[in-house]
Amino acid sequence: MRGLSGPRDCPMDLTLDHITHRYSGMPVLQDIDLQIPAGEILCIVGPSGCGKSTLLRLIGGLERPDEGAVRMAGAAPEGCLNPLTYVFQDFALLPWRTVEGNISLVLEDHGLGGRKGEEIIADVLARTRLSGFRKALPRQLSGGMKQRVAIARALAVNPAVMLLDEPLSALDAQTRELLMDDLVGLWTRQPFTGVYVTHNLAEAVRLGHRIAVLSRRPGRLREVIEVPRALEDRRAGDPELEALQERLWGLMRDEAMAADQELVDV
Ligand SMILES: Nc1ncnc2c1ncn2[C@@H]1O[C@H](COP(=O)(O)OP(=O)(O)OP(=O)(O)O)[C@@H](O)[C@H]1O
Repeated sequence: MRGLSGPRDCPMDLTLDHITHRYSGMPVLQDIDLQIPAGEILCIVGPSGCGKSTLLRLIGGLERPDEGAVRMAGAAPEGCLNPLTYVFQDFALLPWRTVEGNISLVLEDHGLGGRKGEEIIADVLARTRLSGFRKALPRQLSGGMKQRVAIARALAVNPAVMLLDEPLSALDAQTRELLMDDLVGLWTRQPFTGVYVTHNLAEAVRLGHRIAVLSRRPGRLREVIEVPRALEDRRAGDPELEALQERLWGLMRDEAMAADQELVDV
């Protein structure tokens, strides 16, 4: 069976080398320098408009940074169809395709149909606990299930790095908890490298091995905080994680308020 069984099997390190980016001359990101070792989830937090999604697009190659570079070093995992793949807030599923049809789409792009494609689909559906729903259409699924389909689709290409842009923001609090458990379970069974953008500090302390805090626009790297507990040992309400969340909010509060005011003033 293809797949990752440990960090050594997803050997691509990601380096953000002094990235600076502007839109119409306006600086959005300033000199972002970060290392994301294979098998680690890095969460990115920061005030609204500080450039988190832009940074993810630069990492994914959807845009090129004005200065600096994104580098990936090492070999892609076995069976990797795309080194980088996205999971978006709005799921981005094709409504007329079934669950398996949405997943097979990314495989068809690589000419992978037939038995091999079937194997991959069965594997990712099992990993995301969706095996019983392969013939369902997106409209028949809850928000949480739709996002699990999107995660299954991302896993199907066996990426070296998963880029997650506010993947749980459209979901209610209880579903978010369940999906966080799912993501931790997925990572624990087969570690993946992830860059996870979120507004939600509870998600960051639950899912990040490290958390990068960006300043208000132009986003600069203010601090990178290590979360000192194994992912699988983290629980909602853990006092240590709550204290870390407070610390993060302390770092961001004034700038978040200023960013909020700035948006109102536009
Ligand atoms: N394609 C674009 N063209 C021009 N300006 C853009 C473009 N994309 C983003 N911006 C601007 O760049 C800044 C950073 O946007 P970005 O969406 O990356 O921030 P963010 O931190 O993800 O925001 P939020 O937390 O609100 O989702 C914002 O001021 C935004 O309006």
